[in-house]
Amino acid sequence: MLIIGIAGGTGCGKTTVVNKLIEQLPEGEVVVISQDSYYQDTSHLSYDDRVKINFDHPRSIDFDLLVNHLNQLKEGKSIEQPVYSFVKHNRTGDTVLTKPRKVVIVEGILILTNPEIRELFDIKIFVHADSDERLIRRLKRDITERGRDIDEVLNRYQTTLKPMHQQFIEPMKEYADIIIPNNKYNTVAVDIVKTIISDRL
Ligand SMILES: Nc1ncnc2c1ncn2[C@@H]1O[C@H](COP(=O)(O)OP(=O)(O)O)[C@@H](O)[C@H]1O
Ligand SMILES: Nc1ccn([C@@H]2O[C@H](COP(=O)(O)O)[C@@H](O)[C@H]2O)c(=O)n1
Repeated sequence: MLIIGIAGGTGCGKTTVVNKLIEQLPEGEVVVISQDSYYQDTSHLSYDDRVKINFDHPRSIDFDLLVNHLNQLKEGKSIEQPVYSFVKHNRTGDTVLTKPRKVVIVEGILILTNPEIRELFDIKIFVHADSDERLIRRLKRDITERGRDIDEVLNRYQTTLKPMHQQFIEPMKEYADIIIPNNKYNTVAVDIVKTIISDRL
């Protein structure tokens, strides 16, 4: 099994890169684990309190569960990946049965901040896009797909997202084996990563 970590700031294009890779790899050989599925269960909090959570800090992630699930997949066991709602700011209570595959791609803004998870990765990738590009993409996406308005996105950007990016996410480039520049769609980089994966399978 090949475990690949894909990190990078919000809106840098991690999901887009992952989808391009999946398109090019043999069907049924890749499984994706999204860090977003592992936001802490906050069912004990009211909606008003959940809105105030700093979702860009490593403590917002249930890394124990993520490590446990990655180890289970490595052992050839299936897992129940939680489903997360960006509208409710909480897990939905549903899970998706996720079977082990030859290639496991783990993507998320904070996945390289956890030393135990870094150790599990065979290849560590950091997708880079400039902060203005990321903010524009985030605004468009969160308004169309995640039920937010312009004030919510900009307020979150200034209060938590930008400072957390500078403190926890950008420094993780140091651990990356490959950095993909993604201000523009980077098909060459995706082809290179696909070739590396195919060579190792
Ligand atoms: N290179 C790019 N150029 C323009 N838009 C992009 C690019 N990569 C991704 N996007 C768009 O930006 C938004 C965020 O991309 P996404 O892949 O969801 O980022 P992430 O998973 O890193 O948050 C999406 O709407 C996506 O279509
Ligand atoms: N309830 C939540 C949980 C997380 N976020 C934001 O999502 C971003 C990470 O997801 P990407 O797909 O953009 O990598 C992160 O920056 C959190 O601020 C949220 O808005 N609401």
